[in-house]
Amino acid sequence: MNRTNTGNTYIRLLGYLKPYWHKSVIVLILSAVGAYIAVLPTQILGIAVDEIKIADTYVQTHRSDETLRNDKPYSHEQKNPIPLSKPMTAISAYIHERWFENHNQTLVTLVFFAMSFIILHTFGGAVTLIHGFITSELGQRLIYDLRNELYNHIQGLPLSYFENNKTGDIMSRIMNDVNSLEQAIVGPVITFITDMFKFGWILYFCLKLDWMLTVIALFVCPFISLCTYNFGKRIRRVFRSLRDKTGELNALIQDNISGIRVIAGFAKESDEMKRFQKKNYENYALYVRILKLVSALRPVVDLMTETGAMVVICLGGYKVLQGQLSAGTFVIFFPYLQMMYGPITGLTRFYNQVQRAIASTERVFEVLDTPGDLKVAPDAVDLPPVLGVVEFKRVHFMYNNDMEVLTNINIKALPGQMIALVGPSGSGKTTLTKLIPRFYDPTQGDVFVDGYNIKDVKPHSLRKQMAMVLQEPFLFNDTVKANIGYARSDASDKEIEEAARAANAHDFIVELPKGYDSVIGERGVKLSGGQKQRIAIACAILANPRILILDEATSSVDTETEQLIQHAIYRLVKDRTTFVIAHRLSTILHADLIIVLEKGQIVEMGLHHELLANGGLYKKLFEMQFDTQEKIKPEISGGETGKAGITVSSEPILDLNVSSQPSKWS
Ligand SMILES: Nc1ncnc2c1ncn2[C@@H]1O[C@H](COP(=O)(O)OP(=O)(O)OP(=O)(O)O)[C@@H](O)[C@H]1O
Repeated sequence: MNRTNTGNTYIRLLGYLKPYWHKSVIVLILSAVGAYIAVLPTQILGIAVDEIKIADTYVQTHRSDETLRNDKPYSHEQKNPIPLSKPMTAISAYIHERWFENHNQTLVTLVFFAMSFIILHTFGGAVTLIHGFITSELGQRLIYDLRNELYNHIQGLPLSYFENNKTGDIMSRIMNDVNSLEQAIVGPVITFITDMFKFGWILYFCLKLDWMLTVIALFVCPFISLCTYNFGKRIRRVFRSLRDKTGELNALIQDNISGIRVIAGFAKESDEMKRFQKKNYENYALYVRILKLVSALRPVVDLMTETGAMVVICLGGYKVLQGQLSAGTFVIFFPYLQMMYGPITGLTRFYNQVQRAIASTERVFEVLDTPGDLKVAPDAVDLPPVLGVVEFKRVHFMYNNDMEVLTNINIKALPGQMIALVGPSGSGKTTLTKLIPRFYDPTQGDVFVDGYNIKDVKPHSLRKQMAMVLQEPFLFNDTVKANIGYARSDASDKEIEEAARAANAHDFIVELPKGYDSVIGERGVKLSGGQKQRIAIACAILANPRILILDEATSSVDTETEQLIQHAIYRLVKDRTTFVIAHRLSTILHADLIIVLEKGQIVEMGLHHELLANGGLYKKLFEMQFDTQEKIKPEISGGETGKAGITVSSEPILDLNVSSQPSKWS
């Protein structure tokens, strides 16, 4: 985004008020009315001064109480009378004649003015109140809409976005930046509009009273604007850096809190504290810079407005002495000028707040302008219920146009088949499976499901027909029931329990403090690795997909748990087309097809015994696992199995573990 394009960013932001244009119009009308009411009391003050002055002069010349009581000693024949004086004096004269004829007219007039003062303030207060309610609601609405749009957009962003951006920073954009739009845009805009109305009314009245004095008083305005503009530019630049730094700080906090066990485990608390302090200091330093800029601006602007006021006092006073201006006009002219400078200095404040908000808005729009997930053809169709044929045709793939991670992949899986992906670490097994639900598109070639090119179908209809069980299942901080039922929100309790039974999870679930209603903590922290895996398997069983992607867990579990998981997996994969990323070759001996990958290329393909007979990479990997197993067995178990909580499987696996974990529920 072009960062200098403040206007466009601002107009785009104001576009969010479009659906609420009727409320916006009401706000505008109320602003105009409120501003008008706000400038009237000053005029009443001026008229009162003139009234007293005239009455005083009259008393000085006539010295007669009787005359004072009954005569009408007023003269309002000024060249430029105070605009409100005519209607006000007319009304007060009417009140005097009608109801208080025996009372002093000046006193009646003053009491009437005082009452008007209170009525105007009360009425103005009511307008401000309604105005405030509507604007607050509008502001919150803008936040609500923008945050919804942002979150919705983020959900559709490509995986690469989340791989290249920090979670804490993304969260900071959704929460802090969107929030600051309300604080720095909606409020200031409304204040600005009201100020502008006020400015307009006062300018109108002042020009009517004495145009020359008004023009002279306004000579400082261009200087104020210029000064404000220059400071604003600098403030905005620093604010943008501050927002970015706040995002980084958030990301650091998020990362450290998630990895708190690793930090504690490696005793890195003081190093992390130093890292945190450094980032925190950067935030602090930027904030101080902003405060300095804002503080420096204020006195400069004040000096200019005071200069204007000084000129008005001298020139206005001179005019009063010359009889060109009434004392009442001089009295209201001065506060009016102050009120006129108010919106101009308010403009400074407004400008600064807007600069701040623009920095946040840019960060929000940056996310909104990131192109969405996948290019979905306008004529994309819903994928009908599939049998489960998955075919890769001449597929090549690279992340970030960097280096090819998959080269010329050709595979065909028939319904119900189990395809095992084998190969050294980094050979491209996981990447290959990511292309089936279209998390990424191949850079060349195509993937087909039941003959449909997956680029031609709606991603949602494709993904609905598959499930993934990951190496480290991600569970939500919710109940066991909600986690199993995540794939199917319409699942009944009975179906959830059946799925849990099929996944060999039911027995441990009922032993939890609240059974299926137990909350399992963030990422399922209150469950053991084996338990989490079985919850994930239950979820996949409940989803009942035709196509399954299984990233076999590498984390160690005890023999008994492993048996439970294996049985659950057998039930899960039955009759489904399954791609299994195999880390333990023992588990895929009966796969329908074993694909051996090396540096992104298929180097071997076939059944277990065929590949062993080939004597290629598969055989090497198989023997390596078996050999390692044989070697480490006596080393850690002292020649015995199951000693001191360490169990070794009779299968040729690499994983060994401490058998039972302490309860995390206590
Ligand atoms: N999001 C990513 N962005 C850039 N490169 C990636 C990304 N994910 C994986 N890679 C690279 O792609 C290559 C293949 O990775 P992949 O995860 O598919 O391997 P794997 O065979 O599943 O490995 P493992 O058995 O260790 O899980 C690796 O070189 C890896 O560094």
